[in-house]
Amino acid sequence: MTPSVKQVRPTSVTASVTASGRGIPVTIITGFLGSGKTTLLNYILHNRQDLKIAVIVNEFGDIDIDSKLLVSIDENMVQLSNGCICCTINENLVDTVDGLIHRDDPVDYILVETTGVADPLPIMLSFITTELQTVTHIDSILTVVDAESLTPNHYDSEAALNQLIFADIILLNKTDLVAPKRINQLKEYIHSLKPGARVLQTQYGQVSLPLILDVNLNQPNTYQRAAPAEHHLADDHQSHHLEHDQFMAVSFESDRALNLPKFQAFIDNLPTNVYRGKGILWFQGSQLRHLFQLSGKRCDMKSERSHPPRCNQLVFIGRDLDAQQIQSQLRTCLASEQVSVR
Ligand SMILES: Nc1nc2c(ncn2[C@@H]2O[C@H](COP(=O)(O)OP(=O)(O)OP(=O)(O)O)[C@@H](O)[C@H]2O)c(=O)[nH]1
Repeated sequence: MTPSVKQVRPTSVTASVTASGRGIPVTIITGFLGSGKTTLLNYILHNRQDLKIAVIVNEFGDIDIDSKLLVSIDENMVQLSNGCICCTINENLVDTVDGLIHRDDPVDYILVETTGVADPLPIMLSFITTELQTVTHIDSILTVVDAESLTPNHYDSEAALNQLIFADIILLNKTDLVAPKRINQLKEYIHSLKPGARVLQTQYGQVSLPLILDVNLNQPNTYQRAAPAEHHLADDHQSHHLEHDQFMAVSFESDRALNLPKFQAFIDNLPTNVYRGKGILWFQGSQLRHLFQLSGKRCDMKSERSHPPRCNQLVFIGRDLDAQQIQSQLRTCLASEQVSVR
């Protein structure tokens, strides 16, 4: 995973944020794999106005795809070391936030996008049990839910369940894919799990920003009381929860173009324990770069003009994946002739 930081500006929250005197507000955006976190971030970035926002993006997998899929990546991007934000880079998270606060051109607001398999508790504790507690405050934990794929057992993932239990705001996203009756059932279920959470229905993360930013919905005392014991727990939890949930990421990179029919056949035959795929692809005979998204059973590919150097970068996330098999199958999808990179 590669977190990165980006500075941008949204709106009518500006005056209250700068006048609050509570430290810089932080919204922690969680949600299971493919639920729509990056889409929501892009929506926020597109609709930014006067507020200077830093976005810390965290990626599960060796290749940083998410930050490339975010709008207007610029010189304000800062890369952090690899590792799930809730597991191995907590110290880096603290250093990064500290750096953001003390830079010459400080930011007004911080958004942290966690990986789809992150438990939000250790991340919260990083803010409320370290030196960050005096210079930041958690405005809310915002969890994005895929209305189509939420399962009653939360994908057999403790982290996915915690994403809902610790949420102050829940975006019931992808409502375009489900019937109204199902939406009502999901809302009832979510309220039973997390009474009092603000539940908002969205499509492609489109939501009025004042409903989700600078809302001051988080109650840090609840976690602070639990902090000493929980932090202990969290330390143990941090190092093991990925193994417990058995999630793993398989990465693939090549500077050779892919053969589209072969790649399509590969995708059609992916094992069911692959939950998520994303990548930036280059196909033989195409001048475009293709943004590949696989979320559950849904696959999507958007095309756009290519920026040289052309290459393929792919990440698949799932449980008990056979990395060598996936990588070797992908190698067989490469076009047989080396195509020169401009
Ligand atoms: N139909 C539909 N698709 C959506 C919606 N929101 C997001 N998507 C699609 O769902 C896929 C995953 O969206 P992302 O925003 O990348 O999800 P994510 O939560 O960042 O995923 P991770 O990288 O696994 O953490 C993409 O293909 C999006 O275009 C929605 O409301 N409706």
